[in-house]
Amino acid sequence: MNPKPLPNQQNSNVAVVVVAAGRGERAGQADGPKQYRRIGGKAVIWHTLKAFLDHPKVGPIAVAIHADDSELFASAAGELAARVTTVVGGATRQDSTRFALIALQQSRPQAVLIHDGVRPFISPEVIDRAISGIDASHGSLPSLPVSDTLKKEAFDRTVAETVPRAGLHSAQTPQGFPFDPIFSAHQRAFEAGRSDFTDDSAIAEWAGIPVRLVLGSPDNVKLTWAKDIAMADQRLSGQAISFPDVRTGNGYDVHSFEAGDHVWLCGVKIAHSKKLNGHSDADVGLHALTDALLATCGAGDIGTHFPPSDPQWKGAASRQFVEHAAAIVRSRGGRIANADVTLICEAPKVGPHRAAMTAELADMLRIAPERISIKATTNEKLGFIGREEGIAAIATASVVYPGELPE
Ligand SMILES: Nc1ccn([C@@H]2O[C@H](COP(=O)(O)OP(=O)(O)OP(=O)(O)O)[C@@H](O)[C@H]2O)c(=O)n1
Ligand SMILES: C[C@](O)(CO)[C@H](O)COP(=O)(O)O
Repeated sequence: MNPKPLPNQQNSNVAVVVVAAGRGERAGQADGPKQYRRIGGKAVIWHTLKAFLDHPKVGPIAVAIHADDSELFASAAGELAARVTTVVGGATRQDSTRFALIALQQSRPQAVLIHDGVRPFISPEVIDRAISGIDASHGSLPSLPVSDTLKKEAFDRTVAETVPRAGLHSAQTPQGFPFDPIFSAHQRAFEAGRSDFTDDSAIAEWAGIPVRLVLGSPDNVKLTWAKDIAMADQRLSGQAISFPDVRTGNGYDVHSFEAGDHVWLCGVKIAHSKKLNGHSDADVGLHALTDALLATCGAGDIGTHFPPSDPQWKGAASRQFVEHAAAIVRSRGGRIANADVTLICEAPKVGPHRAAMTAELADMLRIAPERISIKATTNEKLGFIGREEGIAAIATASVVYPGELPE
């Protein structure tokens, strides 16, 4: 009986398995499995299939897809769908590969390339190298020498040892094999109850099929995480990947109490049994925030701009310090992203004034109230704050400056 030809069978003895039946849990599934997400206007799997269908040495292609994904696949592969055979994949990558090999068996290919559907940047050169590494007794493995220093982890998350990286390679796909030996190795692994192989060269190793290392490519990344998909999209859309110049500054201030009947906190006058001692209105929250803003552009601190020795700041409203710092930030092209102030005091209670403080800060910084955070904590009666001798404040501000983060 003549073997039934597969739809895309050409005069090639090199068949291809594309495994695409995974769920992509690490990438997050809110937008569907990662192989169907769009990069550069087409689905990931479309790019992968196109690379193999365009390669002159490639013959029949079997794609393992999930049982639930027939429609997704048809829509993602578009016009390419008719040029490949689909099979229902299994619970593991290993099972999906085996099912696709079973489907290809009828074409009697001499060799097979086994590729992850989620490596869409596979190049003709790597496919060529994978094919050229295969012969009747050897498989081929596109790989890259490991370039990071490798550390083995101890039980307590410390470094147990540094692992010599000489001779270590990271494995890519397509991995190439003579068809019959790898098909039989997969069947034997299944019969032996082995389902723990993460790639096909590991099955070859287990079955005693030698595998040649051939050069992979740094571009041939596996889309594993959501950020891999975003970067793949940017790469294909011709957008430069930008790293915005976001800078964070912090500020700290403390003022002691003296006799009085109110305090100023974050621009709000609050009746209290004492007042804060200071050259200005002693608004400790605004002083900390002024320092945080200045810190985002290395513009010194509040004392640099408003020396306590200068009589013009006697009794001044601290609002103008914040507005001055915000103006410096803006003069350097900065856009304030958010400001966060924590007041540390036993009294007065901050909660009833939080909304008014938020509105004041939003007005001073000219940003939306949801970009302001006012928090308060006591000091658990400890230290000078606990003894109600003063109030401290910590502030953080984030500012986006023009241009990109320098290398
Ligand atoms: N049962 C499975 C599991 C994985 N794969 C495929 O194997 C390739 C590499 O696997 P991986 O990146 O681990 O994909 P997922 O299993 O989908 O990802 P995750 O582990 O994050 O769920 C992918 O193309 C994936 O679709 C498969 O065909 N069948
Ligand atoms: C086959 C593989 O791509 C080789 O690097 C990889 O092992 C498959 O992905 P997984 O993340 O290990 O499931």
